[in-house]
Amino acid sequence: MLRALPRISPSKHIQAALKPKFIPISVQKKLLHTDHEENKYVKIVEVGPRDGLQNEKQLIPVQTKVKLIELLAQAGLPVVETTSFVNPKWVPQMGDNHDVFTTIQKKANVSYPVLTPNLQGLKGALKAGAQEVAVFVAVTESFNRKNTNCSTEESLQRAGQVIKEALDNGLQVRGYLSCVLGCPYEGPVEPELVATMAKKLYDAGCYEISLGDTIGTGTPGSMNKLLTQVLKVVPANRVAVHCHDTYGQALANISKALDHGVRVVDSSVSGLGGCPYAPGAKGNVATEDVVYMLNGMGLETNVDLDALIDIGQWISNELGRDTGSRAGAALLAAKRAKLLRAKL
Ligand SMILES: CC(C)(COP(=O)([O-])OP(=O)([O-])OC[C@H]1O[C@@H](n2cnc3c(N)ncnc32)[C@H](O)[C@@H]1OP(=O)([O-])[O-])[C@@H](O)C(=O)NCCC(=O)NCCSC(=O)C[C@@](C)(O)CC(=O)[O-]
Repeated sequence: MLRALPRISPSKHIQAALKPKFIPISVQKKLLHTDHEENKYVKIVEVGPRDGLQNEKQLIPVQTKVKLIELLAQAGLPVVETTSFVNPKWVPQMGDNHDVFTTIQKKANVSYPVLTPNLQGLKGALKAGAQEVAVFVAVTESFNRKNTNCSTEESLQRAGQVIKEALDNGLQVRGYLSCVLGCPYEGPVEPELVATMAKKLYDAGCYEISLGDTIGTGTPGSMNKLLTQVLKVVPANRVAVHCHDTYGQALANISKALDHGVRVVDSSVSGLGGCPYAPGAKGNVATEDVVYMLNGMGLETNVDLDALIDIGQWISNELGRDTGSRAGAALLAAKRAKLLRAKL
């Protein structure tokens, strides 16, 4: 069973650090895991190297993944989800988890969480030296069976074991809930059910609950209903949104979440990704598009958009595809046109 664990209350120093317009990089790490609802800072959790690449058919070399993670951290992303310690028979692309995690040159003020579905995964993560892990549970029975070969009850139990063991080892634990706005096998889900499960993960000791619109069927209307319920039981500054862009609703849904005070957004450079167990699901919302939108709203991310666009272009070339970022494509075209004009 999941059990309640003590929570760390934010210090005055951290709250004061939330006020200035520019947030020094040295306090960002603390901000990540404390309060940030009252300020203009939005934490972006870059999930491209894990969620983005896990669905790729062609095996991507370790060095390419390592370069991607390092470039993203250099561009100012405060959290780069690196890999997952899952069964490689289920997700072959993540079979190089240990090599990827141990090869990256880690920046001191960046978090590099990894996914751990069970104690075996946690053991692998600890061996590699991970300091933060993420557990993942779906709201529906069918998705849990497809994704992790167990019932919802068993999935929560496994998550509880991982959370306890990880916390005992001094790790931070993030909790994902999948299918919060719809399941590929069971259709619509009740916001009240999501809220109940979110609270269970939160009470068990996850410092942040990421609400996954796994198949991207959500709209600002359903996101509004969902957050109205979830935020009754989990504080807004402990909630993240994880929006896939299958129906083109991701930015609108994120904007709605911001209205509710949510200040953590998951995204994937170049819109990479999908879920192996959610047929037809598109990638996460592109990080470039999120940063472009947040900049326009006067919110801050400390992410270098120019650098991000170059990274998106580079990884898209590596994978032999066009970028999935609308802002990335437009800004790159504008940059090229400017260069051309300068040459004439
Ligand atoms: C959960 C399991 C492992 C259960 O898989 P299982 O087959 O039920 O596990 P088992 O305990 O019965 O063991 C069977 C075999 O798996 C091995 N095994 C067991 N555990 C591990 C492990 N951790 N790492 C490596 N190997 C493992 C174990 O050693 C054994 O090997 P064998 O003796 O047959 O050679 C499996 O179902 C699995 O790996 N699933 C992967 C699911 C996945 O990665 N899905 C994508 C990520 S979730 C997601 O994308 C959603 C999210 C987070 O992005 C948010 C959103 O968008 O909604």
